[in-house]
Amino acid sequence: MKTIKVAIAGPRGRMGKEAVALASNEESFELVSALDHKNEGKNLSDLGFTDVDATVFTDIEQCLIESKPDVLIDLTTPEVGFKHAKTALLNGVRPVVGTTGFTKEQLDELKQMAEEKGLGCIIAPNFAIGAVLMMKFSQMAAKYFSDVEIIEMHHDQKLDAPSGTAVKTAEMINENRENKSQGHPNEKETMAGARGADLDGMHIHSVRLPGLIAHQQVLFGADGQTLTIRHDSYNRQSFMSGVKVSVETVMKLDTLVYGLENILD
Ligand SMILES: NC(=O)c1ccc[n+]([C@@H]2O[C@H](COP(=O)([O-])OP(=O)(O)OC[C@H]3O[C@@H](n4cnc5c(N)ncnc54)[C@H](O)[C@@H]3O)[C@@H](O)[C@H]2O)c1
Ligand SMILES: O=C(O)C1=N[C@H](C(=O)O)CCC1
Repeated sequence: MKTIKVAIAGPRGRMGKEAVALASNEESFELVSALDHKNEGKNLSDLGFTDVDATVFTDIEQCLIESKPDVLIDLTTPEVGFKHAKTALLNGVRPVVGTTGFTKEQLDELKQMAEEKGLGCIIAPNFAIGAVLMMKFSQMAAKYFSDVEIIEMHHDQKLDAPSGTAVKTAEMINENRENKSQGHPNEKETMAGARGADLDGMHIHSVRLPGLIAHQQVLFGADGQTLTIRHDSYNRQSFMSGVKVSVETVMKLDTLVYGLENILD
């Protein structure tokens, strides 16, 4: 079986470290390089990664041209991740993006580029299988419950709010939910933000606390009943099976896929 050559952007980050472990331990992957904003020319083995051999680049084009990966896994920040995904596609490399916080316009631009280039690209707001099921179950429930509030809870080092998962959940719910503005028509916030963000009448609340990793609760309400669908990631290992399947699947795609629910059976 041919190995898939992988480069990782953001290797020293919370997710990047797990992805380095995955790519270097998985027999069908070969970790060929890492993309960092410092440590040019070093090896990941110099940076505390035991038994890992991959050159660190700070320039994405040089990284892609010299190390020739098939796939670039991006786990950085919204602005950097977008630039990396674009540059990867321009250089014939398939992006697997876990970085969240992309706008709809950015997703559209990447989709168009992937199609023009005939290259796969996967953008997954959440790689955890349980989170994907939470989103799908919420989408199913929305057919019967049109009143819903999303509460997402993450660690306090997270840059973007609402989370990519919450936005994706709301978009999926919207496909089945009867369009309505929730709450009392005369409802007024006496403190700005009290009702959270509003996506087509649905409300999204973002909690940030040390001690949390990634958690989301989708609350549906109807006369005399509520339904709560909840997922919790207690460590970042929980995302890695989704990263693995994304790297394998992106090699077979010739377009952009947004959300793991579109590639899981
Ligand atoms: N899709 C998922 O399942 C999932 C899961 C967890 C986190 N995330 C997302 O992944 C991203 C990273 O999360 P994290 O918790 O690992 O963050 P983190 O802050 O721990 O790591 C980000 C890393 O990116 C690096 N970086 C910044 N600029 C860079 C550049 N120009 N080139 C290369 N590297 C650069 C930083 O040095 C840092 O090490 C976030 O957008 C987060 O929302 C997604
Ligand atoms: O730790 C984060 O940051 C996470 N972000 C994702 C999101 O924005 O949905 C999901 C998992 C963890």
